[in-house]
Amino acid sequence: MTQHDTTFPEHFLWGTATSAYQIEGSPLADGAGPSIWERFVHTPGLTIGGDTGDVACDHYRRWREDVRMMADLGLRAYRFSVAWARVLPEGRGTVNTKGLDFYSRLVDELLAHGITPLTTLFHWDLPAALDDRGGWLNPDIAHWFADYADVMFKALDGRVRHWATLNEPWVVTDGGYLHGALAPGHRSLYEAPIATHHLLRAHGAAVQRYRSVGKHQIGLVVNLEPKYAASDSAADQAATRRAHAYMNGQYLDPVFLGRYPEEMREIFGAAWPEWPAADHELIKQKLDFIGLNYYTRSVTRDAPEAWPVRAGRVIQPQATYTETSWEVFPQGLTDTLAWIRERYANPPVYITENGAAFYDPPVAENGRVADALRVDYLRKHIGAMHAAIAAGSDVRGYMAWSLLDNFEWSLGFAKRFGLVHINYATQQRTPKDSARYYSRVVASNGAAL
Ligand SMILES: CO[C@H](O)c1c[n+]2c([nH]1)[C@H](O)[C@@H](O)[C@H](O)[C@H]2CO
Repeated sequence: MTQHDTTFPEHFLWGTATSAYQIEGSPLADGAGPSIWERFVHTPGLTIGGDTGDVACDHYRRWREDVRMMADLGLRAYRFSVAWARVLPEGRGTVNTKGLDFYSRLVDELLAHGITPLTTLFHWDLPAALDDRGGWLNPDIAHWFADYADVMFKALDGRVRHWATLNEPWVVTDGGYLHGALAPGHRSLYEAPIATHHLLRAHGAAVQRYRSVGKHQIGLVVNLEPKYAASDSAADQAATRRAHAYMNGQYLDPVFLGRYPEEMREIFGAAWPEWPAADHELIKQKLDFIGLNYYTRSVTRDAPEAWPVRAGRVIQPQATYTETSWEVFPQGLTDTLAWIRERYANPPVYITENGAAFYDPPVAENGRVADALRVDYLRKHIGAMHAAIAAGSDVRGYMAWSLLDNFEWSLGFAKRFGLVHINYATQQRTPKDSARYYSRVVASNGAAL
């Protein structure tokens, strides 16, 4: 590949990503059990506008239409997650065949349209029945998760050839157990490290189970955010080191290196447990790929008030920011891919999420949604990914976040990330300019960047 040639390796996998609770709706249909998000959204005051995923994008009923739309856009892959409580309403025990059948039919429809499925087993919607038993704080969850994964592997492996165990354990722990902004809404310095460790043990147990029953690929999806020190001061440098360990090394180091970053004890103090060696052996299962979710970077300063990492983000006045207040910084994707390449011996990587929420203009009379900022965001980040590949990173695919505008967790429907606009009153789907642009990129394997 020459510097100006932006074509990607042959068989590069171009697609989009979603997650179950954010798009499906019908959370309790056909015997499904409630998840912690079902409980969270129906607790007054926990989501903006009281928004819920009760309907969302109604994908549980419109899935055929959505697959056809992906095919019409020329998309080659689709990353989706399985709602654990649809398949196992109690989180363990009896399988709900109607729930399992939904995903089996979805996979068959994708394959019939030449679209490769990438399946995430857990994208934050833990069965409420398991949370009642302690959820990610109960060590038993490692085998609960492995048993659930086993059901999915036996049902779909072969049709699904790219599995991810967890989506972003950092967000689950930081949002759900440390700061409390996300389900299950805990706020505890002592619970957070325990949740992290049990998430990673569950990941390891599922990968171990896959090696005994699966024949294809399995990985872990992490959100990585490169940290750049705001100054050369010792305080800012130390804060940047802590922030990097907390968000980036805390999950990949145990999986690839068999240990947590030393900064974790500095951050959590007495709340940071020592774990048995056997746990680290379980966590350190060989992976076939890393799923990287990249959105932004952080210029980082010392911030004693920012408990417990004591690191703060410095606003960049000249930069463009998204509707979720994330700086648009494509170079951070190149840098993050280089960090993975160098620290973990260049493992295969799929970009499993990359995208932005911008204020989109309404659907025009001619049916267009002129989301120029999102087109520019995609162009620059796909270019940044190409630069990393040219430098030697083994990137195998790119899933734009997201196929559809959808339920943005505690922010509800206020933030739109989709390449396709959703009119939530009518459920009409309208491909935005970014969808048309991305179709051209996919059709040309990146040449039309
Ligand atoms: C902290 O940003 C994370 O990398 C991140 C961003 N996002 C995510 N993780 C989640 O995987 C999605 O469910 C979100 O909808 C999406 C957009 O917010």
